[in-house]
Amino acid sequence: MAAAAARTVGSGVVLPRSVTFVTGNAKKLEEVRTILGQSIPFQSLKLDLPELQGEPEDISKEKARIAAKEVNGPVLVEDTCLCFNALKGLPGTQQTYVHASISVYVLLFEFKWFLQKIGHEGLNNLLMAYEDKTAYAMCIFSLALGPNAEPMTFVGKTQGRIVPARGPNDFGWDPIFQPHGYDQTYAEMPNEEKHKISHRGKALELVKLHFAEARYTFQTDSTT
Ligand SMILES: O=P(O)(O)OP(=O)(O)OP(=O)(O)OC[C@H]1O[C@@H](n2cnc3c(O)ncnc32)[C@H](O)[C@@H]1O
Ligand SMILES: [Mg+2]
Repeated sequence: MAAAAARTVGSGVVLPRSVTFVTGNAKKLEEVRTILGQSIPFQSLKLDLPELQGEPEDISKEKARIAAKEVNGPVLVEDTCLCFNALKGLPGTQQTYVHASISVYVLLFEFKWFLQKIGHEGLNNLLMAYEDKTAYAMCIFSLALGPNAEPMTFVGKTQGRIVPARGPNDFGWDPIFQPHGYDQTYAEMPNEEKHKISHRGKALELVKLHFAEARYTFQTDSTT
């Protein structure tokens, strides 16, 4: 396979081909397609990348490095987590917060299996002993321009709370997450409404901004 490094020509960066969005999750892909529209040329690849553990941004960057090597070209990857504030412990130092968050990420990076096992009701029950039902949804995109490039990250967060499930059950924890300021859960909202305020919508706004500023051009443009 040809070398797939980004190079600079004049004031712009030329990428060997359009960006590949790597995910094993069809619903994520659907949302990313809708939100990005025609703004960024990309193709998708279904690849089950390892579920890594550690600090969220590091996990995401490592995932991008692995994907860029697999694809041998520019890639975009995404990780999402739902974080329960009550599980961070009582008000404490930043350090307590960070440590507690990590344990929540560990829990939620196993989320696919966790959700399957205990379901929405189980997730609600986890918070039964706590008065604080608040949570935030966080999405981190990492963009690696090639196999040897340092990935860049783009983070979107939406604050809300965990509620008994309401609405269609077709995407993860959408039925139990109710964003602050809304009467509806993510699942009950029309898609456009969710995208306007969602963790993914916010993170993708930053990705779009980056692409608009960087003005990448593509050697071959095989958008699907
Ligand atoms: O291949 P990747 O992109 O990693 O896809 P994944 O399904 O492994 O996705 P994550 O690890 O990022 O997500 C953890 C879980 O959260 C769920 N999830 C992700 N985004 C969501 C959203 O916007 N609303 C509801 N659930 C979501 C998703 O279905 C998983 O069960
Ligand atoms: Mg995953």
